Amino acid sequence: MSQTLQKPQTVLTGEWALFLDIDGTLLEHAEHPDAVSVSDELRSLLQGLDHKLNGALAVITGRSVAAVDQLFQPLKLRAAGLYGLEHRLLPDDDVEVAGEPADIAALADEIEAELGRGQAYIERKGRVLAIHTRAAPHLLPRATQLVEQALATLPKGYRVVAGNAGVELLPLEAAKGAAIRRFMGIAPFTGRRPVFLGDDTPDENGFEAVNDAGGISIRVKPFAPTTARYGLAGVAETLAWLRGQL
Ligand SMILES: O=P(O)(O)OC[C@H]1O[C@H](O[C@H]2O[C@H](CO)[C@@H](O)[C@H](O)[C@H]2O)[C@H](O)[C@@H](O)[C@@H]1O
Repeated sequence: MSQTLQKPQTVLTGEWALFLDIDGTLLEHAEHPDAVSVSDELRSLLQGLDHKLNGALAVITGRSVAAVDQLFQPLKLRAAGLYGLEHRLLPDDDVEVAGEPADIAALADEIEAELGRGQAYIERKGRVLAIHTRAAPHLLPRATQLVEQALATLPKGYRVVAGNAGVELLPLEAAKGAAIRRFMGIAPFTGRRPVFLGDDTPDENGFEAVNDAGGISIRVKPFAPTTARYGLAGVAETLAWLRGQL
């Protein structure tokens, strides 16, 4: 189902804080998580926005902060990784990690064996497990079934979230909305209005947080029901919109 959402008209000034999802929002999806790359143009766009907003810019992503750094190097950004299990509140700070890492490596191995190595890609992210079925879409129902079954055996609270061409298993406390609220509680974000751009189911929680805070929620590719109030057609339109904010 598609939704017709207006393109946001806002021009970001010092009263705004900008939160950005990465995959599907700033970067087009690729066959494999490691197959994406960041252009110099995107790096300098983010640097320019960060400068304009006096540092009130953070990426809020399902990737780990280490993976974000590797992608954007040498640029370092304020970031929440693993859906908010990790925070780096200043670009050069250490990464704060929430909770003790639970070992779900054994589960990852079992799922990989069941789905067939080389077909689905099992991304091991510490407490978060992503099963990517972009290269083998027929495996998505079985992958989803396997992670849902695992919920019964995992020691702590976990939930299953639909990914983009895949499925992820993550702790209950991992939520983009909470990550955005964390940033909004500190300088230079405090007192500003949040804007969040995302493209996926896990971003919906971020949209709700931003709506509650009187901000602007923008769904990229709004082809599914969404709580976002505005829409942008795809990555190209998103980058053009961001360039227009400089
Ligand atoms: O919150 P995001 O920044 O959107 O990150 C969500 C997940 O993105 C990555 O997976 C997705 O992008 C890959 C590259 O385009 C694609 O191959 C995969 O099918 C997508 O699901 C990343 O690998 C995950 O860890 C993130 O959780």
